[in-house]
Amino acid sequence: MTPVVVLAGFLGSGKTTLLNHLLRTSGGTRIGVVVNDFGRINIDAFAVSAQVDSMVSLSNGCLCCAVDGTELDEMLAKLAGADLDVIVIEASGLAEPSALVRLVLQSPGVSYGGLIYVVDAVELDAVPHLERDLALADLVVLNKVDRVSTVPSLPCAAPVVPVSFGRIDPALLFEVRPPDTGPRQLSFDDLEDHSTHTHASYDSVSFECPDPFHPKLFMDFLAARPEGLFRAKGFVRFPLGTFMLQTVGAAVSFTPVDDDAPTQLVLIGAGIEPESLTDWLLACVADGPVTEQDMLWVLRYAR
Ligand SMILES: Nc1nc2c(ncn2[C@@H]2O[C@H](COP(=O)(O)OP(=O)(O)OP(=O)(O)O)[C@@H](O)[C@H]2O)c(=O)[nH]1
Repeated sequence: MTPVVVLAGFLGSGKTTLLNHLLRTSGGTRIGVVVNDFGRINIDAFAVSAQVDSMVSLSNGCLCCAVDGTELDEMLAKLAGADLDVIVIEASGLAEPSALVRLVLQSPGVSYGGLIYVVDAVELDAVPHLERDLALADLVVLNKVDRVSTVPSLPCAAPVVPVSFGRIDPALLFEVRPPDTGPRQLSFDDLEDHSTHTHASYDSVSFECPDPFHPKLFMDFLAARPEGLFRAKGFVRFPLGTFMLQTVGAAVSFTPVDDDAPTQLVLIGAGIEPESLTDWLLACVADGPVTEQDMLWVLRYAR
């Protein structure tokens, strides 16, 4: 039976970055991927799809909300029939790891391969139920240590690997849990959802617009974005180029992309007002000429 590894972690902790690292560095290992995006636009699936031959993505919200997991079963069955060495499910940043693990344990035709839990070393305090999720993990990846001067210690029994940009040794995926130990010792009671669902209070806004933004107007939006808006990702089109945008907490980065894609953004946060954010974004459309000087507003965050 094909082992299924669940890759979880809070919004923006670095799951997609880690998954892409694994796909790039695991040599001949045949990896199947299921990406669960939160929000209507498949930004994560887009970021991963260039690296794999075939993948399945779910963009209808959070995988753990699937009532009986039928959809996941079908997807796993499809991948399990494809002669793969391992299947990795990248959970949305708001998925409940316990619910996902339960779905995998109940899925016929595959075996549970463990929970890799990614934590952002800078944003530890933002993670709801951190200790509870850490308790389920087989391997904890403490990511973004390049952004802290002291590596924080985590309250958990599982091994913790401090890394930058998700650069773990892919061999860990297979050695995380020897066949007769680890998560199989979990009881279903451990996996019961003892609290309210993490993302009950989170909203997501999916925004698409063909007209280019004015860099200054959009940077003003980012500077004044509501505190609850923890995560934004996607593509932003300016008259002088399109960029992939990533914001996690206070961190902002833009990466130039080759194609001239329209603006496509997913914004996720607590206590945000989808309608007013959408209006605000629409007001960022450039209504006059944009100069190279204007682009400097964006380029200072480019990498
Ligand atoms: N400085 C730094 N940035 C990182 C590191 N790992 C990831 N990032 C950046 O953090 C942002 C979010 O990374 P993702 O891999 O998209 O995070 P994610 O967990 O998949 O995000 P969601 O799916 O939205 O929950 C991106 O801008 C990454 O480039 C790291 O180790 N150091």
